[in-house]
Amino acid sequence: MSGMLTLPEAQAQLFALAPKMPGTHVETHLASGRYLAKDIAALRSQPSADLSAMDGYAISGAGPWKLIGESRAGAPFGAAVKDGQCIRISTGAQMPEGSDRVLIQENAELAANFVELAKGEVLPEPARHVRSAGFDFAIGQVILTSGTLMGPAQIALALAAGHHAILVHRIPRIAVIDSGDELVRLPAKVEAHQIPASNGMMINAMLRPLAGDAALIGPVPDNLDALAHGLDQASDCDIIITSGGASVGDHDLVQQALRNWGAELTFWKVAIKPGKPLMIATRQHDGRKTVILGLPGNPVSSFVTCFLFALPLIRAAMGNANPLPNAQNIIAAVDLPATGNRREFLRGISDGDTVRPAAIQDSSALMALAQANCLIDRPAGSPAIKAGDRVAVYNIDNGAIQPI
Ligand SMILES: Nc1nc2c(c(=O)[nH]1)N[C@H]1C(S)=C(S)[C@@H](COP(=O)(O)OP(=O)(O)OC[C@H]3O[C@@H](n4cnc5c(N)ncnc54)[C@H](O)[C@@H]3O)O[C@H]1N2
Ligand code: MOO
Repeated sequence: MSGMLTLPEAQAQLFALAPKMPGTHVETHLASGRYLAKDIAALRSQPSADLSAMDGYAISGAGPWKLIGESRAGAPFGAAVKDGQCIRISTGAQMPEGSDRVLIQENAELAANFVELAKGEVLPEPARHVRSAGFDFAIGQVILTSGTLMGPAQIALALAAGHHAILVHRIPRIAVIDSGDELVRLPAKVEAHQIPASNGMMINAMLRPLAGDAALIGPVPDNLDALAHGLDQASDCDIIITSGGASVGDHDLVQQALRNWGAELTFWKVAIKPGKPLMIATRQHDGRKTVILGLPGNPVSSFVTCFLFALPLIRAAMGNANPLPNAQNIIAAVDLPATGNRREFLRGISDGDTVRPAAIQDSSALMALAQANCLIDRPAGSPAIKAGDRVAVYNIDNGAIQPI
């Protein structure tokens, strides 16, 4: 494959460089999308006492039962219930001492301050409708392990376990640099020989739900001084993503600019289509390690390499142990041609059961990319396949942000 790494080889080399972000405390309710930097143990038990799971009566003995009080959620009865007695109890309220079961109100008759079983009902068995103390989690128990992605349920669990703040990995500082003489920042002010710089904003939109906004630098013209200046502006970043200038043309200067800047090239060129001229480099400077991803400038190549490299790198840096996106196998709606020596990621349109490739597969075609909702993964050297065969696809209709 003439100097090209395979995709798994290239991803493995990149992950070996992933700058693992240190832990930082955040308020638990703000931790959505962050990965835990250490295990969390419960500071309290849930429930902290035996609670009723239903509205009814906490009873003692065989009945009928004299109604002697009430336990509401947040306002326990505060005394013992003796044989032949009961109290009114609500869902989530503390069970009183002396009662181990709840008779739900639908199965009870209340008359003259006495409760009895409704016609045809039998005495509830012990522990019926009672949530015992600590059954969800007990004090000291590890409830969430390091590396867990915090979502709504995990936030609720950590709060319920008594944690106002939790330790998560810091978000990496990221800069995105557009490079190319033809690029213009303001889309309305474009001459015939120019194009709007759309890649940087696209990449930012892809990584934003993971890591917030990146610093957007450029567009930087195709000369080494301008590139050096652009890189200097990003020198406090953990990750720098460039787009454009990655290939072999006379004006493709990113690789040289990186060397001049003191970065060391890890690899250049991956056997994927689109995205072949991807380069990865690192720079150690002032005690800081920066990983640089040089994405190819064709917009679809930038998108695909951001999806396959930049987003997984960011997830890994933030503490995700499985940072790669997940594929699913679905049925090809049409025949697909054989592939060459590069693994192909076709822009696909899927209805969930079947998938067809977008009509235009050129790596500059933004219309086709915007119409696609998945990437069809066709391994290098695959024979042609028939409609009805299965293919692996990666969902991108959520902006390619989360592994699915
Ligand atoms: N002789 C060869 N030529 C090319 C090869 C090759 O192997 N031999 N590889 C091709 C492949 S594959 C790709 S992909 C491109 C990538 O080239 P670059 O990374 O150097 O990208 P540029 O030349 O700078 O730009 C390509 C294309 O994309 C547009 N572009 C660039 N940046 C942006 C941006 N920020 N926003 C929107 N559009 C952007 C640019 O105007 C060009 O049209 O090289 C092939 N050539
Ligand atoms: O690899 Mo390029 O990204 O085919 O267009």
